[in-house]
Amino acid sequence: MAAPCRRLRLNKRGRAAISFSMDIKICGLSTPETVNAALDNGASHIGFIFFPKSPRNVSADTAAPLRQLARGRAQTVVVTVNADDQALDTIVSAVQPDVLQLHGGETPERVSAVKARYGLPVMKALSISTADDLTHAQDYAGVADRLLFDAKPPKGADLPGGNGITFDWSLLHGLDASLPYMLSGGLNASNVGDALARVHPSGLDISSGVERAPGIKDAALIDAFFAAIRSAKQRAA
Ligand SMILES: O=C(O)c1ccccc1N[C@@H]1O[C@H](COP(=O)(O)O)[C@@H](O)[C@H]1O
Repeated sequence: MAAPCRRLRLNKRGRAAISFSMDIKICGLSTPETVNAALDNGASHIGFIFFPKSPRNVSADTAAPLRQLARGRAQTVVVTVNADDQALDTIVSAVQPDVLQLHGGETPERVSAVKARYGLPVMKALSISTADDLTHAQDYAGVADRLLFDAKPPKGADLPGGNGITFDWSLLHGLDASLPYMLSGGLNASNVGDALARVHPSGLDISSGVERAPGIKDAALIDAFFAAIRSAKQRAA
C-alpha cells in the first residue's frame, strides 16, 4: 500500500511538522501557546468557540489576534450554535474566518442562507447516537461543504458539543461515500488510532481530549494527539 502523502516543514519549535493527508482541526483554542502547538504539529484547522455557555467561549477580541497567527498556515473556523445574522455579522467581520461551523439545529435552508450571506464554506455539525440520526446527513448533501459528526450530548447537557464523548463509529459504515465529513466527539491520543482503523473521515476534530481541565488546552496533549495520529498512519502504511 502506498505511504500516506506527507510533507515536511520546520516549525517554530525547530521540529519537522508533518502535513497530514487528512485534515486535523484543534477546536476551542484561546491562547497563543496552544494555537502555536496546533500549528507546529501541522493542524489544518484551528477552531474558536462562540457560545457563551461553553468553557471555551472566546470573544472576537481574543480570537482575532489568534486568527492572525494561523494566517497562511491553517484555516480558521468559528463555531456557533443557532447564531442569528446579527451575531454572525459581528463575529465574521472581526475574526475573518475561513470556515463557519454551525453546531446547533440549523436547517439545510439556514445553512444555504449563511453560505450565501458570507460566501464562506460551511461545516454542519450533526449529533449522532443512532443510525436514525444519520438519515439527516443526506439533507445537507450539496448544501453544507462538509459535515461534522459529533456524539449526541447527554440529556440535560449545557453544550451541544465539546462534551468529550464518543459515539458508535460503526454507524458511519453505511454512509454515502460522497459526503465528506470530519469525525468528532471524544477523540483523544488513546482512541484516535482505533478510530482511524475503523472509519475514513476527511478530517478529525478534537477539543476536550487535548485539555487538562474544561476549557484549558494543553500543548503536551496536543503533541500527544498528533503523535498518536502519526503512529496510526505509520502502522497503516
Ligand atoms: O467545545 C465546545 O465547548 C463546543 C460548544 C458548542 C458547540 C460545539 C462545541 N465543540 C465542538 O464539539 C466537538 C467535539 O468536542 P470533544 O472533542 O468531544 O470535546 C469539538 O471539536 C467542537 O467542534
